[in-house]
Amino acid sequence: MHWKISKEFDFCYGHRVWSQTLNPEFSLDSCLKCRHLHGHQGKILVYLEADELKDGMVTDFKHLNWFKAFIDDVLDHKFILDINDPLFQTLIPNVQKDELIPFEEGYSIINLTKFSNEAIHLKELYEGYIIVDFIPTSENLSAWFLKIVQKKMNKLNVKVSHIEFLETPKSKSTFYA
Ligand SMILES: Nc1nc2c(c(=O)[nH]1)N=C([C@H](O)[C@H](O)COP(=O)(O)OP(=O)(O)OP(=O)(O)O)CN2
Repeated sequence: MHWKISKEFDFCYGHRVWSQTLNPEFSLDSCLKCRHLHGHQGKILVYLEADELKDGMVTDFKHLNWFKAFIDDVLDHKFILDINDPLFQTLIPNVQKDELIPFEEGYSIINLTKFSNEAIHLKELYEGYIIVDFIPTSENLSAWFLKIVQKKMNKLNVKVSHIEFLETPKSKSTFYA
């Protein structure tokens, strides 16, 4: 027997896909609009699976509350920026890449202490960035989320089967474990 449960999360974020290229025969235009700074209301679906139940459950839906907190605290209303984006230094002047504060989930934030005497607006601008080491496409984001969720759910012996990530209501990527 096999069960699968899923839970949905959503968050607002900004990004730019600096690598976008298009074949106009298929895209019908050559406008690389995903290279613009733009935002989405992203939706994540986490799928957990098991061949047997514990207390009648794959695991309690509430065992994903930590992921909701992660999304709300770390990603919601942030701009996800690739550390290799050619505009990195333009978008974040006065910040050296080796000064970033790294986190075990695979992202970094800007160390704001050196801006403590600057105007509050500058601090607010810089605290709005989440820096990652990948181009923030839908595909890369779904793979990143699976890695984060699987690492944590290993502690409960719960397997993540796949992650779906909807960048828009019509555009979705799926990453399988
Ligand atoms: N395979 C991928 N293709 C594209 C990605 C991506 O992450 N993976 N990302 C983008 C852009 O970020 C864009 O914002 C979303 O693109 P799209 O689905 O084309 O969104 P639209 O709302 O413009 O779609 P419509 O069909 O015009 O409604 C682009 N491609």
